[in-house]
Amino acid sequence: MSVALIWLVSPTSDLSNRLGLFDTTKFETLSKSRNLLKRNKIKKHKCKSWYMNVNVGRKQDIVSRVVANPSGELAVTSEQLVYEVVLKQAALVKEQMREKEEDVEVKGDDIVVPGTVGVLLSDAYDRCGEVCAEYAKTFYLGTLLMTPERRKAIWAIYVWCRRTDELVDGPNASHITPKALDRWESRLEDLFNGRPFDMLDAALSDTVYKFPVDIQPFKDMIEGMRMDLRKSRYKTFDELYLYCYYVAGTVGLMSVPIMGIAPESQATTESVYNAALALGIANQLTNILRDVGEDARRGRVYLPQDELAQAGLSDEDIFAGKVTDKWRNFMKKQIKRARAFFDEAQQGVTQLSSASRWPVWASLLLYRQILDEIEANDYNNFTRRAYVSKPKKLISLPVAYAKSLVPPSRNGPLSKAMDL
Ligand SMILES: CC(C)=CCC/C(C)=C/CC/C(C)=C/CC/C(C)=C/[C@@H]1[C@@H](COP(=O)(O)OP(=O)(O)O)[C@]1(C)CC/C=C(\C)CC/C=C(\C)CCC=C(C)C
Ligand SMILES: [Mn+2]
Repeated sequence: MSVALIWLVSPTSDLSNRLGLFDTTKFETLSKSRNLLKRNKIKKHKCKSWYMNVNVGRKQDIVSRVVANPSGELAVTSEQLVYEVVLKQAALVKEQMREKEEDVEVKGDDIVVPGTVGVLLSDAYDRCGEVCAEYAKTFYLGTLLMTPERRKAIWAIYVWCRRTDELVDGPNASHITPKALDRWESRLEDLFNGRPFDMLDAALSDTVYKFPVDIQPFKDMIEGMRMDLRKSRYKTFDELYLYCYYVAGTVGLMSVPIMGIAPESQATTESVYNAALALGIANQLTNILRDVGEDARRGRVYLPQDELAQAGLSDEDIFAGKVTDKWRNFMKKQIKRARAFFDEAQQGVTQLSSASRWPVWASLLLYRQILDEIEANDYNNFTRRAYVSKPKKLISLPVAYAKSLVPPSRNGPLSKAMDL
């Protein structure tokens, strides 16, 4: 019986079970062994191959960030590597939009999901909406403002991301091996090829058929989960940046094709994708800064080791959990960096289609305020969890709404004219 059907009749309220993840150990037994040591793409990418793809606007900026690795070879930084993905995604979206315009076959939601007995696609989307409503209430409310097609697509993506994260963070996490993630990845490929495994996959399969969504960011998110399994320290911000891209920047890249860019926007597609990437990075950095104590109790330190050392701090200080002046100063710098990513993201939100702007502004403002709360807690993120109170959340919603009414400006910072 498919996971979907077990999931449908399951009386349990446990998130992993409800997300259909309780059988992931079977992926491990089913999957063939694969070479798992194909990582650290940075070393494989030489300056030249990357450099040739870069647009003129950012060339100067990026060249200054080319670094030499210990063997003296010029290697690109994570930021440059990820920017390649951004450029590819932006190019793909333009191409796929054109293809879809020529060959649009609109499918209804009343079709039966292949491999199931009578499960309709509309049921699959409804289920995604329910999961979303239960685990991300405010965000769910925001999606109700979007057009029905877009809202359902975002729910389907949300559910896939939640399930992916749950593999390594959920109650069955101790059973998850790189092989299980390989199985999850081949299941992803299947759904992109129109062969979904269960009803939640079926919703995403339909979404990626209807919208110009590429598989790469989804694969990269799984790569982030692999990274989480094998790594608990990050030597530099460059290493941390790559992790943040994998687990969160990818969400931005997955979402833009659904959210849509405003027809009146003068911004380049790349710049909008870049802003979406920045929002994911900002959110993840904020997540990390909020959860320092919690992560340390799991033996994990998602902070650049070199920056800790420069501040006169070490892992031991984090495990001891004492708020000292050294810690406060270190935190101030980390918060400043996260805010810079939020600033970069803000420029892009206005370029999105009008109905998509409100939920994005709302999530940006809410997440950004977590940084203010860390400050308000006098940087004690060891034993106090920074959270945004209900009244503050409520105030943010009309603020976000007001911001969402601002149309893309003709001569904004992301304007096409800047690329000439
Ligand atoms: C131009 C422009 C600015 C466009 C907007 C693009 C956009 C919608 C970006 C969204 C960015 C976003 C919400 C990123 C999520 C970042 C995040 C918090 C990732 C978490 C990863 C794992 O971290 P960790 O395990 O440390 O965290 P927990 O303790 O488990 O919380 C994630 C949990 C990965 C899984 C991500 C999700 C479940 C969120 C998926 C969200 C969407 C698909 C919807 C995004 C849409 C809106 C409107 C926000
Ligand atoms: Mn998680």
